[in-house]
Amino acid sequence: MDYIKQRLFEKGSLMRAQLQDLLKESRDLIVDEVTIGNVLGGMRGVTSLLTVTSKLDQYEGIRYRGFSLPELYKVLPRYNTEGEPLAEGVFYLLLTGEVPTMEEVEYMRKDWVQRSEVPEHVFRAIDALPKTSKPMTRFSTGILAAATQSQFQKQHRVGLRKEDYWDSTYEDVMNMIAQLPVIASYIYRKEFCDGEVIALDPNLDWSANFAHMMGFNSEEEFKLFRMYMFIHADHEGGNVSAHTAHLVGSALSNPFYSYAAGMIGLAGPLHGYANQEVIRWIKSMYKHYNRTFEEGLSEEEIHDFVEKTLDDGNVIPGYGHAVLRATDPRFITQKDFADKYVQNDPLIHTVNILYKVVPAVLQERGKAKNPWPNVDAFSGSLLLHYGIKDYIFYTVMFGVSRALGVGAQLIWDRFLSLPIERPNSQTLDWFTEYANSED
Ligand SMILES: CC(=O)SCCNC(=O)CCNC(=O)[C@H](O)C(C)(C)COP(=O)(O)OP(=O)(O)OC[C@H]1O[C@@H](n2cnc3c(N)ncnc32)[C@H](O)[C@@H]1OP(=O)(O)O
Ligand SMILES: O=C([O-])CC(=O)C(=O)O
Repeated sequence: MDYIKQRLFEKGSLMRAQLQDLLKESRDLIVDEVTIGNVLGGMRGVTSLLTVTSKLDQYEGIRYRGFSLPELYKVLPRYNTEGEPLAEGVFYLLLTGEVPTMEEVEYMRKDWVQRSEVPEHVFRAIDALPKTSKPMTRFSTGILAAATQSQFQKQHRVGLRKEDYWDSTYEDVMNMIAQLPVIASYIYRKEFCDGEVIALDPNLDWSANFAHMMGFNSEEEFKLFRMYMFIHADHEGGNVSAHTAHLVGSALSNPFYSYAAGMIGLAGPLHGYANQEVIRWIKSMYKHYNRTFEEGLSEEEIHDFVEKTLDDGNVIPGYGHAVLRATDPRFITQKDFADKYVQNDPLIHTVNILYKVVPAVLQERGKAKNPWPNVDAFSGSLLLHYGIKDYIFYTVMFGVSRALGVGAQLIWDRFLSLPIERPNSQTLDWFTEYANSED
């Protein structure tokens, strides 16, 4: 058994026992109430999932295994004090709950390099799609096509024992994560560049390799990709992409299927697609005023366009959140990055003005429970600054990162033998009759 699997096995055995004890001692303990408002309101706020990798606090934001983003900057391995946390370390932490050493990060890095060869038919499946296919269609198709290599699926069919499911799930998740930057950059190079594929560099870390294969090779671009992959990796279990992957995985669908399903959820405009929507919307604002980014817009003009967007019945992309009730720390991390590395970018300037204007307008309207920006409000402007102009690709980049959290959780789902997820549903008449009977 390899080193990381050994660590996982030791931890996992303890957690299995913890879960068994909990079920034995406290199975019937009530953890939450469910109201009609909860059921008809997307189950928001109802504690009903087990996620080991991370926890979201509504004011402080995400914590990976208990560590906030600023704390992670202090503890996770980086190449130097000015550097960004490495994705290999982020995954190691999410998976094992332990902060890795640089040696452990290097072990993971080399392992992923070795696992990075993508079966040729994956590229053919992507190529077979019509020109009109969107990047997220290509990406999820690529992931599904990659499922032919699933070891979990093969072993399950020959009668694997339940307590051993995690092992082949681990192999699948590791292979999938290793191959995702290759698949995603293939889509990027084919669709938005000259079509020349750039080979993986076995000396680079996972995030920098993604940048490299997309065609970005400066140290600063590597830093951008490391930061981006670090902050988008996980957001506890209830968000649409993570929850979908967990749900599909609960039917014992293989990790490629489960994660691909999660990606289809990420592609929705209320979730990860909002990172594209932000740029599309800002561009539409400049078009509305017939102005270029360089010419800029005044705070008042931006304010008026925000009001107009709301009057037209649309949401302000990048603002609001189902759980957060404060500025997303992932927004702050990106703003800090821009403050440090980017001077005088007119689009980033616009994003900063929006941060001044939008929360007050949303507060005044009184509808959105959270008027503050989320991660998507900033990301596109940074990517655009560094030359990734085709914003319809941004959700794919988000998706590559999200594999770290979703993948780690899928391994835990199998380790803990979490059962098929299958809540009850009722008809509208049932709810009405139930409500009337309570009057
Ligand atoms: C990585 C991520 O997924 S982060 C989220 C990315 N998505 C976006 O940025 C899209 C814009 N934001 C939104 O649509 C929402 O804030 C969501 C989807 C993120 C959260 O939705 P909810 O939990 O339903 O928010 P909330 O309970 O505050 O909604 C109450 C009302 O305020 C509205 N509202 C919420 N956010 C916004 C916003 N940014 N602009 C305008 N109205 C908003 C809702 O549409 C809802 O209106 P309704 O009663 O007419 O349906
Ligand atoms: O938590 C959520 O619902 C959405 C979100 O920010 C994420 O998944 O990163």
